[in-house]
Amino acid sequence: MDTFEAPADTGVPRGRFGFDHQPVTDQSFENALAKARSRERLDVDDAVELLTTGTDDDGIDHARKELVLEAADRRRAEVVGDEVTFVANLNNNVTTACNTGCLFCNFKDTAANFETDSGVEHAGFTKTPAESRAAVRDALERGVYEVTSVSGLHPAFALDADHHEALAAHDDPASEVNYKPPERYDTDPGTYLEQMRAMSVDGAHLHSITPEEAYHAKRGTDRSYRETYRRLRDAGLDSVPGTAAEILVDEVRDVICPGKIGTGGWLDAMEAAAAAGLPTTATVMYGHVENEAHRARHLQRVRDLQDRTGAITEFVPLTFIHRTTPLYERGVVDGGATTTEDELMIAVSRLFLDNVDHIQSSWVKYGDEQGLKMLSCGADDFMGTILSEEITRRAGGDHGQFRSFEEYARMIRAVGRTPVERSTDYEQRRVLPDEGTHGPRLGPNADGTPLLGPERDPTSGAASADD
Ligand SMILES: C[S@@+](CC[C@H](N)C(=O)[O-])C[C@H]1O[C@@H](n2cnc3c(N)ncnc32)[C@H](O)[C@@H]1O
Ligand SMILES: Nc1c(NC[C@H](O)[C@H](O)[C@H](O)CO)[nH]c(=O)[nH]c1=O
Ligand SMILES: N[C@@H](Cc1ccc(O)cc1)C(=O)O
Ligand code: SF4
Repeated sequence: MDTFEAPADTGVPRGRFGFDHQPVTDQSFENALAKARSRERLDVDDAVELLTTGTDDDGIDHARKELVLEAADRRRAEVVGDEVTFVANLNNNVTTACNTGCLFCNFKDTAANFETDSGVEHAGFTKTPAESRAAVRDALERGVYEVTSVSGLHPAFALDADHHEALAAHDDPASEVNYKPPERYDTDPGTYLEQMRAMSVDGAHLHSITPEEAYHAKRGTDRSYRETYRRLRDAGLDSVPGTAAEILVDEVRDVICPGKIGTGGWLDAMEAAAAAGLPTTATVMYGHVENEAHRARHLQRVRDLQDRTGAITEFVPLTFIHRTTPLYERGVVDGGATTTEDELMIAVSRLFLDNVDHIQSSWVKYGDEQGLKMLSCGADDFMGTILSEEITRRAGGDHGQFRSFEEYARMIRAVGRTPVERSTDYEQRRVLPDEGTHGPRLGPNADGTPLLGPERDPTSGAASADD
């Protein structure tokens, strides 16, 4: 095991895991680039050539990298023009209790700590449906359009009362179906349906229930993903976050998230969400143990899924934030992706996903400066205001948890583009005027008043960012 070193400019820990899929192709960089420029559909080998700036040499060729970024920027301009979109949203995550044990995640807290008799001090939280509703109401008052809610798989979380009954009927519910009754815990998260009803209050657009959460909401039953999403939709769910995708190649999932649903399960859940009439997003979480062959295959699975469903509104590359995660602390990886890899991931996503209109640049992950740079590497969406962030912050990220409309307008204009407030599905769009103050206008109660940050007024009684 002496092939640990990553080539210059990449964070890929080559050779360490003995993966079957390796970045080796019969294609040349020049051919792949020519195909990309002429809008021919790319295949996995083409994507590998572009992501590696050529497999004929180790490391990154910077002149070639610029050509890939240029091609992606041109494609972005052709497909969506110069507008840069963002959404007025709130992250309201219900609980951090989770026993799934993904090695890249520091959002979760061991669920046993939440039990009434655990005696363990911890920084995790669970919100009741009433608390979720209060947080959403407050955000709606401030003009928010969308509520994004992604949560740990709390053992006491079930779809509804019947699901609780079915789970409790197992001989050993904790080990067989990851279930313990709500009475065991300090705080009862209520059921998934109750949380949906609570958070879709007063016209909020509810973006929630990742494929992994959908699995949890049907575990131990023979209910299909489709029926599960239909029930959730009827309770208020409006669209589905395509996280939990990580890398859609099982040999990678076996290393970083062996407790999670597999690639097939993720795809089934997303198809089911689409069949239930719900728009979805899709993501990739990269820059850990995987190599460029895995990144390319992931893109292919997302493009195939979109050919089947047409439901994916945006693709979100999420760079792995490593600092306080088990993968890094246990020495499995030495760090995350390099900036060069980040830029190539955005660019090749734009070039490969010819059937997904929008590529999101996450300022939470990349920061403002690099996030803005991504808007000239193929990205056209700049995420949302979010107001509260736990996943990246807990993994050691330090890019904050709020962007005001004022900041959005200033930053986007500074790079010569047009700032546009959007709805989650991109159907409603509003160009921000050149002059005056800026605030949201698409939310059910939005009247253009500027959206203030989590620290706006400590006496207002609103949920604080750290609860
Ligand atoms: C924290 S989970 C919450 C929802 C649910 N438990 C699930 O796994 O789908 C949401 C997503 O956050 C992303 N994430 C978690 N930890 C991360 C990290 N350290 N760096 C980047 N993304 C991360 C992963 O893509 C994960 O699927
Ligand atoms: N990229 C990240 C997001 N993206 C979600 C968006 O803000 C929004 O919900 C989506 O565009 C659907 O409209 N959210 C995070 O919390 N962290 C990210 O890194
Ligand atoms: N919440 C996820 C990101 C995310 C959420 C919803 C989306 O639609 C897309 C991405 C994270 O912080 O990593
Ligand atoms: S990524 Fe999701 S499922 Fe995995 S440990 Fe974190 S919260 Fe749990």
